[in-house]
Amino acid sequence: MTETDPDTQADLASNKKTSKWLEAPVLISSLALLGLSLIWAATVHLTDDVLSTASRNTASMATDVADTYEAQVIRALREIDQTLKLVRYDTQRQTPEAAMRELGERDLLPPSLLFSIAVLSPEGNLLATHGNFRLQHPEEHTFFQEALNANQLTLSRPIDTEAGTFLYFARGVGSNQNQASGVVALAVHADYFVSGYDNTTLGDVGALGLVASDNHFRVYRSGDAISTGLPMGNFIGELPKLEDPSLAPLMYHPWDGVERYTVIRELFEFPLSVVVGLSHREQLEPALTTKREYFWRAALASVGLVGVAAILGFLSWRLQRTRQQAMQERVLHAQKVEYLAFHDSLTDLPNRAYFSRLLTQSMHEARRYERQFALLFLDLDRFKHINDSLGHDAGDDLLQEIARRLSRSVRESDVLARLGGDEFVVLLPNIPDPQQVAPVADKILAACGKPFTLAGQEFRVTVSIGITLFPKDGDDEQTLMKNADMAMYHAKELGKNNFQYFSESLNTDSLERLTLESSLRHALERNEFRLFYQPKRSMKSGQITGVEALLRWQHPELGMILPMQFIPVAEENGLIVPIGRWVLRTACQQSVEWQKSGLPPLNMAINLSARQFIDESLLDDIKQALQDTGMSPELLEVEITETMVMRDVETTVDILKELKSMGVRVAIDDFGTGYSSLSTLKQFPVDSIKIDSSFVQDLTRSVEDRGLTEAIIAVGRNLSLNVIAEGVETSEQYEYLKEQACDEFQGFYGNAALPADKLSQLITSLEGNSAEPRE
Ligand SMILES: Nc1nc2c(ncn2[C@@H]2O[C@@H]3COP(=O)(O)O[C@H]4[C@@H](O)[C@H](n5cnc6c(=O)[nH]c(N)nc65)O[C@@H]4COP(=O)(O)O[C@H]3[C@H]2O)c(=O)[nH]1
Repeated sequence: MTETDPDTQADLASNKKTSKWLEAPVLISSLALLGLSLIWAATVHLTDDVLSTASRNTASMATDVADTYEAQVIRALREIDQTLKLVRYDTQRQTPEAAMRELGERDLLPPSLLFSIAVLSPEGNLLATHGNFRLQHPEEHTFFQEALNANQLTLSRPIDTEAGTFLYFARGVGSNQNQASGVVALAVHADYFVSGYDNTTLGDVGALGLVASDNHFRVYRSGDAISTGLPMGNFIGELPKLEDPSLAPLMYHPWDGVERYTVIRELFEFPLSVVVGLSHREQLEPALTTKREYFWRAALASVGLVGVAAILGFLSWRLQRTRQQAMQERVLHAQKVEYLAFHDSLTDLPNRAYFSRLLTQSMHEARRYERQFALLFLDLDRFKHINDSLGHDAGDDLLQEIARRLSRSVRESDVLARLGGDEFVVLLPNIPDPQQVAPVADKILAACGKPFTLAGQEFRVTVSIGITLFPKDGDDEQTLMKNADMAMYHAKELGKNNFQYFSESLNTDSLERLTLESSLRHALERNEFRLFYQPKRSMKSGQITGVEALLRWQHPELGMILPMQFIPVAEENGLIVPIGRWVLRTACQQSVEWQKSGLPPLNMAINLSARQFIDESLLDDIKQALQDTGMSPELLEVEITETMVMRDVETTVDILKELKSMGVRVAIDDFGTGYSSLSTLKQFPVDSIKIDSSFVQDLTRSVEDRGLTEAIIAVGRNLSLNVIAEGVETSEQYEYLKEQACDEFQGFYGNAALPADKLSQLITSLEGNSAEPRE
């Protein structure tokens, strides 16, 4: 039975689904991924935006700077050219010296600190100067020659002098015959053209320069570094044409390895171009810093998000696991509860409730497929004795072993269950022929009959089996079980350790039993009980030493009923206590009467049942009976079975001591059938032990029984007890026991139980005659 309740299963199923798709670990991871994507998408978008804005602004700024620079350069160049033209003009009218002086005096020349002006002869000799104009370099001469022949403003390459690097501007001075009669030249420090470099705008690696048509810088400045004559290569040709002319393209400057937003403007009036460049790295530094900042923030936010997600994920995983564990525990608990509800905890077999279900199910199937099945009702023989004498633990071990043996004796498809106590059932499905059950029952009997070892002792247990067939012996659970039980009882009555099929006649017997039970209740009032007395004889002399009172029920309709037929019923319903009281009193009265009639005093033994022995009024009853009848306590002997004394050793010892203190004798009946050890036996203040008749019966045939009988006699001798053999029927048994020095015997070989009058006759007849038992 491993079914679980539907609610729990549904819970589990839905939990599985939810956990798969919606439970937090997956959900949280997904959300975290989404969050990360959003953070990084936003960051990339923002930084791209910042960078492109910065880039656009820088490009635009480069254009603005270029506009300004271009205007400055053009203004400067125009002024220079204007000055040269003015000097040329005056020189053509008067001597160069006079012209220069006059222009100087009229303050028409530029400041001599920045610009120096000279008029040179066609041979290159200085004719007049303004400022500190000196000829120091051979290249100057070449340049003036070029300028002499050119009819336009001519610009020199940068010329290094002691005073620095200069740029020369020159125009030829025409003569009247249109022949150049000299050159007007202006020298300006190359730095002058890049002095407008503004660090706040251009930064430390911005670029500002003038480039001539030979693709060489006349002057170039980046930060504080100024250079002249730097080659530019084919840079201008590589400049891309942008859609938006107000934006400068980003170009790599090969001359100094810097990437700049670059603007190059060709000056229309002069053979020069201005170059302006704003460093990409430098100008975009704030934007790049912002970008880095954004990335850091995004990274921090990501770490935070991942951290939070990890914590939440972990917590939810824990929660989920706890929930799953709780759920599993619930299921396991439910399964366990269900298992326990339907299984016997000792043997793990299906219990009565589960068997009932299985039986109902088997009945349905058998009806549907028109099949027949068999039900075997098993009960251990003498299990109660084992439980009482060896204790409950040993009893439990025995039941477990029986369950194992039964499991091995039946098929997987058969049903085996324990109904409780020592009752088991086996259901054999689909039995077309009732005779097929017999081999199975035999197998079970053989399996259970093998010796067991319990509490260090080896012994055998037998089983009685009742068999019913469905639908022949009953087509409902109750009838089937009742009939199987009845068949089992029948097997017990027939000597145990066998199996019996149910038959209708058993039903009739059981009805009789019912009648018996109800009439037993009135037997005492109606005075239907009788006592018979069986003599005990001395082994040596054959003389009658005492008698055992044995109960008989004189039923008005059923006739004489033996105690074994009604005492178990009286034990069950408690009537044994008042009946036992009657036996005690009657036996005592009889003993006193016999003595009064002149018979010698005889020991009078009475049997006490288990229920009677533990009854609180026992001692008072005995005292009262002795007192009321006047019987001498020494003549009274109570017989209790070995199993009874072993049940609760302490209480038994107390009761026996009380009896002894009253002077009453005690005998242990059926000795050898229980499991009392010598040491336990020593504790009991008893006078006699009675060897059980079952050992005596087989004395001449069974070596085992002989051994046991001899052992019991030895125990008795050891403890100085009177040993009486019960059920002696033959002279062989008698002779053997006599040989073993058994003290007394009882049995048909001596006398059967007799009514009181017959017994007094017997004793009277024996007086003076031979006391030998009859042959
Ligand atoms: N086969 C055979 N049987 C022999 C022989 N000699 C004696 N018997 C029978 O063996 C039984 C001996 O009594 P028990 O062991 O105390 O066993 C007694 C005793 O345990 C119980 N019983 C008898 N009377 C009373 C009683 O008054 N009170 C109680 N509580 N139990 C009683 O009923 C049992 C049976 O009593 P009974 O039927 O009278 O059976 C008696 C007796 O008739 C023999 O040679 N062969």
